[in-house]
Amino acid sequence: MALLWWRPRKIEHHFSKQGIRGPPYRFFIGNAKELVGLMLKASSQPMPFSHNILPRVLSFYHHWKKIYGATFLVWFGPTVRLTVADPDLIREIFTSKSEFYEKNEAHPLIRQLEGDGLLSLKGEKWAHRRKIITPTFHMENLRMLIPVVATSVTEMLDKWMEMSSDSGEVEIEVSEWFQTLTEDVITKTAFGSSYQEGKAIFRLQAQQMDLAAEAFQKVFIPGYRFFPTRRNMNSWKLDKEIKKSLMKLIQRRKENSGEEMSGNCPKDLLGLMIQASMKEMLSMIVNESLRLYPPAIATIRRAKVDVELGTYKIPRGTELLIPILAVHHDQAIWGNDANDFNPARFSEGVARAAKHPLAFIPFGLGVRTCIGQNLAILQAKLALAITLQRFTFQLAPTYQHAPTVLMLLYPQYGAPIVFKRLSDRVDSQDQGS
Ligand code: HEM
Repeated sequence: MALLWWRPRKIEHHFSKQGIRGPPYRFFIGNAKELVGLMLKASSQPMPFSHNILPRVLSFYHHWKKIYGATFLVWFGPTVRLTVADPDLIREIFTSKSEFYEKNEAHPLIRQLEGDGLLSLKGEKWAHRRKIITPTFHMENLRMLIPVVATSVTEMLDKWMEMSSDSGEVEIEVSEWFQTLTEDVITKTAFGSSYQEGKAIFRLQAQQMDLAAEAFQKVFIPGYRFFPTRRNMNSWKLDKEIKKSLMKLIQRRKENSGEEMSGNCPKDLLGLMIQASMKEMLSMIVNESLRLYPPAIATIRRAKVDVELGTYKIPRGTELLIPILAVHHDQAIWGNDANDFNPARFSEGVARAAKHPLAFIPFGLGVRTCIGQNLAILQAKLALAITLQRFTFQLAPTYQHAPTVLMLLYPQYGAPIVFKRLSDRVDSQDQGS
């Protein structure tokens, strides 16, 4: 009772003395009813075609910010979260005072998907694992991966060329293809020559993802994942299979540790990447896309001790919600054109794109910043560059603009795009020149 009633009251009082308010706590459910209502309303229909996606994707933040200001308290059940969208405060949380904060326990479904992975580890276990994995993603190693990634992209585009061979154009639901491409690239990065087995593991994980997504839609009951329901039993079986296959692969990698990853991409594609101006432009386009549509729309940290954040006094155990998407769309930081797609804003580099040097944080910040960042950017740039060599493209008439979030940002009704072959290139290729 004390936990569910008096403690929330005390916390509300503690913050209101500091000028921080929020929607009032309700016994046990906190603000869950309003949160779900706002989310359901926002996702009930597609939105007009605009990059102003905050009201749809983070509807609760957009709604309560108007009433209580950008820094407010919101209750996820009896758990309180303080929203923090000020880049100076974000810098404190992730860099200058990061030792006072820890990663939030992942949602049980995410833990199940990820296993004992880097994302949800803490303390020494995390530091040890991160140290082992980091070299894989160093720029020198990634440079060696360019032909590997380019081959995956080229194989995908070859299939699109085939699909468009009759009429010269084809409509493609790109989100599924790019999901497969990413799996392909990560499998090659992580598993090298044991590629086929790596693919099989991804298939098993995809099934897990489906089960998790299904469960996510339902009300989350603590302890539910331990019940021997049909879905849980399926999920446990899959989990066992994934672990067994991974162990086999890791063992094999240990045995063949000298083995090189192979890639046989045409050399002229590398030339494309080397053209400095093209590279600059691609970086700007990828950055602007990640600004407007950051796949991780928010992240959470928990105060390990009583801590000062700017002038605020934060009691131990308080969770801080950093709405990455809201920071990226903030007009006070990015100017009046914050909701426009304008890659040129990155022309003088990331640090100068906005009024604050840390306003662009699609990969997080500080020690727990994304380990796959360089690989992700490399893949996006290569995919774009090679696609532009072969096709022009535009949204399909059937596209419905409905960005939404289930763990990550994704298009609710898919992303159908019409690709038109560049006839010059097709002709010259057909003639073998
Ligand atoms: C566009 C693509 C990607 C985006 C936007 C992204 C975003 C992020 C963000 C925001 C974090 C920090 C989360 C936090 O601080 O709470 C993170 C962490 C992480 N990401 Fe990514 N990521 C991407 C691609 C990848 C890829 C391709 C990999 C693996 C190959 C990867 C592996 C990881 C790992 C392991 C962590 C945890 C690092 C740690 O806690 O030490 N990510 N990512």
